[in-house]
Amino acid sequence: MDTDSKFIEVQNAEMTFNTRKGVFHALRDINLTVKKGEFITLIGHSGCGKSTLLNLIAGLLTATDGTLLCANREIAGPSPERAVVFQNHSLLPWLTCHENVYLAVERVFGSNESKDQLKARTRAALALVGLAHAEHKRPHEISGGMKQRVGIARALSMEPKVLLMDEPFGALDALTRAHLQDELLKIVAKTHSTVVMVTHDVDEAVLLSDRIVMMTNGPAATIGDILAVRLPRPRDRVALAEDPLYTEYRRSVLEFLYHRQAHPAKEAA
Ligand SMILES: Nc1ncnc2c1ncn2[C@@H]1O[C@H](COP(=O)(O)OP(=O)(O)OP(=O)(O)O)[C@@H](O)[C@H]1O
Repeated sequence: MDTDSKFIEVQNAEMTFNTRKGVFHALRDINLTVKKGEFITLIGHSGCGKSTLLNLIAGLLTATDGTLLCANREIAGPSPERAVVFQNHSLLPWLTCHENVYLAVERVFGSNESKDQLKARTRAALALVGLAHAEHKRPHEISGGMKQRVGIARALSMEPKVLLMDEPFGALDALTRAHLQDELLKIVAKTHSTVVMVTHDVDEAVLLSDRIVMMTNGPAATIGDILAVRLPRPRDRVALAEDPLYTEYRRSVLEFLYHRQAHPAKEAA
């Protein structure tokens, strides 16, 4: 079987939640194939089920129906091979940046490698996100953007097959966000990681993605359309701002979100 072109496979996935008001049908009929090394973003209005889909791929949730595979194996629970970066960095506040990353490295490689090797991996991951100088700092001593970079370093340090990101830059100011997007582009160019990322941000989606998965509104949300972004890499945000193809991709996503999936007024508030 061709594992690289069908690296992640979501087949006929359904997700319902049991709530106090009854059964809530969150996702229906989700079919998605992600190639190895592909950068996919999930975009859609608030509450449409982006995080739910990401959590299904992470193995943090189990689909009520359908099949999810990663490298031909059923996704049966969370695994370091599918590392997740959340919006809130989720670092342990009493540990230094080095120690936070080391914990993850030890979990994955601890049984086969020496402490020196584990430390070297930790330092390499921090260097990859430009934080070698901050390894002895604790989370409260560094900025929000730096914390997010430690979260990314921690995820990458596990050498995951897939990097799953749930609005990783959502809590950051616009400039820090732009800077981290550029860094992520460089890191992914180096690591050839397969990435699935949830975003609300149309520019972020076009800048980063190979394909943008656009979701319909919930309940019972599904994939409404998939846009292939054929902009050459490396991508430069300043040059792209004047690129007619970039503008056209941006317009397509906006058209999907605000015309085809115009949100009910009550939820737009
Ligand atoms: N554990 C749960 N129990 C009940 N309903 C849930 C649960 N998790 C999510 N939902 C519902 O499923 C729908 C999809 O939620 P989800 O968080 O995946 O959306 P989202 O697109 O990521 O939203 P946002 O962009 O606001 O983060 C929402 O209506 C949400 O209320």
